[in-house]
Amino acid sequence: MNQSKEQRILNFVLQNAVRGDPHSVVDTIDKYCSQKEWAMNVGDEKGKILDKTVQEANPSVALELGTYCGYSAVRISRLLKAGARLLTVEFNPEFAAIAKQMIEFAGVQDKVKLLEGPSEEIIPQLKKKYEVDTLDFVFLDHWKERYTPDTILLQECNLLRKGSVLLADNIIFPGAPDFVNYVRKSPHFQCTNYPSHLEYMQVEDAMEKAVFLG
Ligand SMILES: Nc1ncc2ncn(CCCCCNC(=O)c3cc(-c4ccc(F)cc4)cc(O)c3O)c2n1
Ligand SMILES: [Mg+2]
Repeated sequence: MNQSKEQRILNFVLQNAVRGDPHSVVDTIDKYCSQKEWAMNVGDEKGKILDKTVQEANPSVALELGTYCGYSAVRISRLLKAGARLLTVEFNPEFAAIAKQMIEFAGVQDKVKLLEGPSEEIIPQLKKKYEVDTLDFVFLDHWKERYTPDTILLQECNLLRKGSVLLADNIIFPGAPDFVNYVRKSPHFQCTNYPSHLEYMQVEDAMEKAVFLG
């Protein structure tokens, strides 16, 4: 059975990156996906915006929705302080299996917990099953139509506190217009837009930061 693109990306990392070095894993995925096969990783340009936002938030508990191959899970977790953790949610079992191997190769498995399932099922389990009090940082990179309902669900589940930082990918392409309207109109969020480009392409994209005001 011929390999999937995601398997080819993982194999390229296993053969070309440095085991235990998250930065080399991120760079190697970017090299493959810019030169050989495009893939929907957040990429290096938007990745730098992600890095700055994570460093500013300096989260103890972070959540990522949409793991894919684990690129942003490795990118985020390499910046986490000792004892901090990232919960990342992926519902596609093939992608989850690739991401698990990617995370282990990068050596960040002690900081990252990969949760398999749809966000709408996992989010309501975070407090009781995964011992989360509140989330300091949330990276939204899953179904674009789920950004708004999941932001509402996070509030309903009391998972946000004053100052919780949401960062959403693909605000322009593929686009999340209802999410942008929702957070910019809501008195409970302070929003900032970060213009950028679609990963590995010269297509316009952007990220939106929404800080929860309580
Ligand atoms: N509810 C739930 N819970 C958990 C989940 N885990 C996974 N999913 C499903 C998510 C499926 C992947 C989401 N990501 C994207 O669709 C995406 C697409 C592009 C893109 C595509 C084609 C183009 F021509 C140009 C750009 C670029 C991006 O950066 C993207 O992030 C879940 N859903
Ligand atoms: Mg994305």
